[in-house]
Amino acid sequence: MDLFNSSAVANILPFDGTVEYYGSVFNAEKATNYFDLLLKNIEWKNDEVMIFGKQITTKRKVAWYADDEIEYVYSNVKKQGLAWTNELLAIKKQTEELTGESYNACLLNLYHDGEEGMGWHSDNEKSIVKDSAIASISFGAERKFSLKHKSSGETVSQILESGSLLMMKGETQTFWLHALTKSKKVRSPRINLTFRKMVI
Ligand SMILES: O=C(O)CCC(=O)C(=O)O
Ligand SMILES: [Fe+2]
Repeated sequence: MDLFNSSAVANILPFDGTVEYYGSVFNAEKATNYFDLLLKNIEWKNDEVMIFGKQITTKRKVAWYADDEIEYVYSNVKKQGLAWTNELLAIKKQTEELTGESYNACLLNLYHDGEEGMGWHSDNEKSIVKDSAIASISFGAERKFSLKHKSSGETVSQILESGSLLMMKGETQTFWLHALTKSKKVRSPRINLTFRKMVI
Protein backbone atom coordinates (compact mmCIF):
# COMPACT_ATOMS: atom_id res chain seq x y z
CA MET A 1 0.00 0.00 0.00
CA ASP A 2 1.21 3.49 -0.81
CA LEU A 3 1.22 5.21 2.59
CA PHE A 4 1.54 8.64 1.00
CA ASN A 5 -1.61 8.16 -1.03
CA SER A 6 -4.56 8.74 1.31
CA SER A 7 -6.94 7.27 -1.26
CA ALA A 8 -5.33 3.81 -1.05
CA VAL A 9 -8.06 1.24 -0.29
CA ALA A 10 -7.31 -2.08 1.39
CA ASN A 11 -8.26 -5.45 -0.09
CA ILE A 12 -10.78 -7.18 2.22
CA LEU A 13 -10.09 -10.61 0.65
CA PRO A 14 -7.23 -12.68 2.13
CA PHE A 15 -6.35 -14.35 -1.22
CA ASP A 16 -7.59 -15.25 -4.75
CA GLY A 17 -9.06 -11.89 -5.68
CA THR A 18 -9.47 -8.23 -4.81
CA VAL A 19 -12.43 -6.55 -3.13
CA GLU A 20 -11.96 -2.93 -2.12
CA TYR A 21 -14.42 -1.18 0.18
CA TYR A 22 -14.17 2.59 -0.20
CA GLY A 23 -16.89 3.37 2.40
CA SER A 24 -19.15 6.35 1.71
CA VAL A 25 -18.24 8.20 -1.45
CA PHE A 26 -21.53 10.18 -1.59
CA ASN A 27 -22.47 12.22 1.49
CA ALA A 28 -25.78 11.56 3.28
CA GLU A 29 -27.63 14.35 1.46
CA LYS A 30 -26.44 13.19 -2.00
CA ALA A 31 -27.20 9.56 -1.14
CA THR A 32 -30.79 10.41 -0.10
CA ASN A 33 -31.22 12.52 -3.21
CA TYR A 34 -29.98 9.74 -5.51
CA PHE A 35 -32.12 7.16 -3.69
CA ASP A 36 -35.26 9.26 -4.33
CA LEU A 37 -34.37 9.97 -7.98
CA LEU A 38 -33.58 6.31 -8.73
CA LEU A 39 -36.74 5.08 -7.00
CA LYS A 40 -38.81 7.44 -9.13
CA ASN A 41 -37.05 7.38 -12.50
CA ILE A 42 -35.79 3.81 -12.94
CA GLU A 43 -38.04 1.33 -14.80
CA TRP A 44 -38.20 -1.20 -11.98
CA LYS A 45 -39.48 -4.71 -12.81
CA ASN A 46 -39.88 -7.85 -10.76
CA ASP A 47 -37.13 -10.31 -11.61
CA GLU A 48 -37.78 -13.77 -13.04
CA VAL A 49 -35.34 -16.38 -11.77
CA MET A 50 -35.07 -20.13 -12.29
CA ILE A 51 -34.88 -22.02 -8.99
CA PHE A 52 -34.74 -25.84 -9.25
CA GLY A 53 -36.26 -25.62 -12.73
CA LYS A 54 -39.17 -23.44 -11.62
CA GLN A 55 -39.75 -19.89 -12.82
CA ILE A 56 -40.02 -17.67 -9.73
CA THR A 57 -40.94 -13.99 -9.67
CA THR A 58 -38.88 -12.22 -7.02
CA LYS A 59 -40.20 -9.49 -4.74
CA ARG A 60 -36.88 -7.74 -5.31
CA LYS A 61 -37.04 -5.39 -8.30
CA VAL A 62 -34.38 -5.03 -10.96
CA ALA A 63 -33.45 -2.91 -13.96
CA TRP A 64 -30.77 -3.16 -16.65
CA TYR A 65 -29.23 -0.04 -18.22
CA ALA A 66 -26.44 -0.15 -20.78
CA ASP A 67 -24.74 1.42 -23.76
CA ASP A 68 -26.61 0.76 -27.05
CA GLU A 69 -26.57 -2.75 -28.46
CA ILE A 70 -25.68 -4.48 -25.16
CA GLU A 71 -28.16 -7.10 -24.03
CA TYR A 72 -28.00 -9.36 -21.04
CA VAL A 73 -29.14 -12.96 -20.71
CA TYR A 74 -29.87 -13.89 -17.12
CA SER A 75 -31.78 -16.96 -15.90
CA ASN A 76 -32.87 -17.58 -19.51
CA VAL A 77 -34.41 -14.13 -19.77
CA LYS A 78 -32.99 -11.74 -22.35
CA LYS A 79 -32.93 -8.10 -21.34
CA GLN A 80 -32.33 -5.17 -23.66
CA GLY A 81 -30.38 -2.37 -22.01
CA LEU A 82 -32.37 0.80 -21.34
CA ALA A 83 -30.86 4.21 -22.18
CA TRP A 84 -28.87 5.82 -19.35
CA THR A 85 -30.73 8.41 -17.25
CA ASN A 86 -28.98 11.65 -16.19
CA GLU A 87 -28.48 10.51 -12.60
CA LEU A 88 -27.15 7.10 -13.68
CA LEU A 89 -24.64 8.83 -15.96
CA ALA A 90 -23.54 11.12 -13.11
CA ILE A 91 -23.11 8.19 -10.70
CA LYS A 92 -21.29 6.18 -13.40
CA LYS A 93 -18.88 9.04 -14.10
CA GLN A 94 -18.02 9.47 -10.43
CA THR A 95 -17.59 5.70 -10.01
CA GLU A 96 -15.26 5.56 -13.03
CA GLU A 97 -13.15 8.42 -11.64
CA LEU A 98 -12.89 6.84 -8.20
CA THR A 99 -12.10 3.33 -9.41
CA GLY A 100 -10.00 4.21 -12.46
CA GLU A 101 -12.06 1.76 -14.58
CA SER A 102 -14.77 2.17 -17.21
CA TYR A 103 -18.17 0.46 -17.35
CA ASN A 104 -20.75 0.00 -20.12
CA ALA A 105 -23.70 -1.46 -18.21
CA CYS A 106 -25.43 -1.34 -14.84
CA LEU A 107 -27.69 -3.81 -13.06
CA LEU A 108 -29.88 -2.17 -10.42
CA ASN A 109 -31.57 -3.97 -7.54
CA LEU A 110 -34.26 -2.63 -5.23
CA TYR A 111 -34.65 -4.51 -1.94
CA HIS A 112 -37.83 -3.32 -0.19
CA ASP A 113 -36.61 -4.51 3.22
CA GLY A 114 -34.41 -7.14 4.88
CA GLU A 115 -36.76 -9.97 3.84
CA GLU A 116 -35.35 -9.55 0.35
CA GLY A 117 -31.74 -10.43 -0.43
CA MET A 118 -29.60 -12.17 -3.02
CA GLY A 119 -28.33 -15.74 -2.73
CA TRP A 120 -24.78 -16.98 -3.25
CA HIS A 121 -23.56 -16.45 -6.82
CA SER A 122 -20.65 -15.09 -8.81
CA ASP A 123 -20.93 -12.63 -11.66
CA ASN A 124 -18.92 -14.74 -14.07
CA GLU A 125 -21.22 -15.05 -17.08
CA LYS A 126 -19.48 -15.21 -20.46
CA SER A 127 -21.13 -11.91 -21.40
CA ILE A 128 -19.05 -10.11 -18.75
CA VAL A 129 -15.43 -9.27 -19.67
CA LYS A 130 -13.36 -11.85 -17.77
CA ASP A 131 -11.77 -10.52 -14.57
CA SER A 132 -13.13 -7.03 -15.24
CA ALA A 133 -13.95 -4.75 -12.32
CA ILE A 134 -17.52 -4.64 -10.95
CA ALA A 135 -18.31 -1.52 -8.94
CA SER A 136 -21.18 -1.69 -6.45
CA ILE A 137 -22.88 1.48 -5.18
CA SER A 138 -25.47 1.37 -2.38
CA PHE A 139 -28.15 3.86 -1.31
CA GLY A 140 -30.57 3.50 1.59
CA ALA A 141 -30.60 0.81 4.28
CA GLU A 142 -27.29 -0.66 5.44
CA ARG A 143 -27.01 -4.33 4.50
CA LYS A 144 -24.48 -7.10 5.06
CA PHE A 145 -22.57 -8.24 1.96
CA SER A 146 -20.68 -11.53 2.26
CA LEU A 147 -18.13 -13.37 0.16
CA LYS A 148 -17.44 -17.12 0.42
CA HIS A 149 -14.42 -18.87 -1.09
CA LYS A 150 -15.58 -21.62 -3.47
CA SER A 151 -13.18 -24.30 -2.21
CA SER A 152 -12.05 -23.33 1.32
CA GLY A 153 -15.48 -22.02 2.39
CA GLU A 154 -13.79 -19.07 4.11
CA THR A 155 -16.14 -16.08 4.43
CA VAL A 156 -15.58 -12.34 4.59
CA SER A 157 -18.35 -9.82 5.34
CA GLN A 158 -18.73 -6.10 4.94
CA ILE A 159 -21.60 -3.80 5.94
CA LEU A 160 -22.44 -1.62 2.93
CA GLU A 161 -23.36 1.89 4.06
CA SER A 162 -25.60 4.31 2.19
CA GLY A 163 -23.57 6.16 -0.43
CA SER A 164 -20.80 3.54 -0.36
CA LEU A 165 -18.66 2.05 -3.10
CA LEU A 166 -17.31 -1.50 -3.16
CA MET A 167 -15.25 -2.81 -6.06
CA MET A 168 -14.68 -6.49 -6.94
CA LYS A 169 -11.92 -7.18 -9.45
CA GLY A 170 -9.20 -9.56 -10.64
CA GLU A 171 -9.97 -13.24 -10.01
CA THR A 172 -12.70 -12.56 -7.42
CA GLN A 173 -15.55 -14.02 -9.52
CA THR A 174 -13.54 -17.15 -10.32
CA PHE A 175 -12.75 -18.04 -6.71
CA TRP A 176 -15.46 -16.41 -4.60
CA LEU A 177 -19.25 -16.35 -4.35
CA HIS A 178 -21.04 -13.34 -2.92
CA ALA A 179 -24.47 -12.77 -1.39
CA LEU A 180 -26.64 -10.13 0.21
CA THR A 181 -27.78 -11.64 3.50
CA LYS A 182 -31.43 -11.39 4.55
CA SER A 183 -32.14 -9.78 7.92
CA LYS A 184 -35.46 -9.38 9.75
CA LYS A 185 -34.04 -6.31 11.50
CA VAL A 186 -33.84 -4.26 8.30
CA ARG A 187 -37.18 -2.54 7.68
CA SER A 188 -36.29 0.04 5.08
CA PRO A 189 -35.40 -0.17 1.39
CA ARG A 190 -32.03 -0.22 -0.31
CA ILE A 191 -31.02 0.39 -3.91
CA ASN A 192 -27.84 -1.21 -5.25
CA LEU A 193 -26.13 -0.49 -8.56
CA THR A 194 -23.49 -2.78 -10.01
CA PHE A 195 -21.55 -1.20 -12.86
CA ARG A 196 -20.13 -3.83 -15.18
CA LYS A 197 -18.04 -4.21 -18.30
CA MET A 198 -19.84 -6.38 -20.85
CA VAL A 199 -18.33 -7.97 -23.95
CA ILE A 200 -19.39 -6.04 -27.04
O1 LIG B 1 -27.07 -5.86 -3.63
C1 LIG B 1 -25.87 -6.14 -3.58
O2 LIG B 1 -25.08 -5.56 -2.85
C2 LIG B 1 -25.32 -7.26 -4.43
C3 LIG B 1 -25.88 -7.30 -5.82
C4 LIG B 1 -25.23 -8.35 -6.67
O3 LIG B 1 -24.44 -9.14 -6.24
C5 LIG B 1 -25.53 -8.40 -8.11
O4 LIG B 1 -26.36 -7.60 -8.58
O5 LIG B 1 -24.96 -9.24 -8.80
FE1 LIG C 1 -23.42 -10.16 -7.85
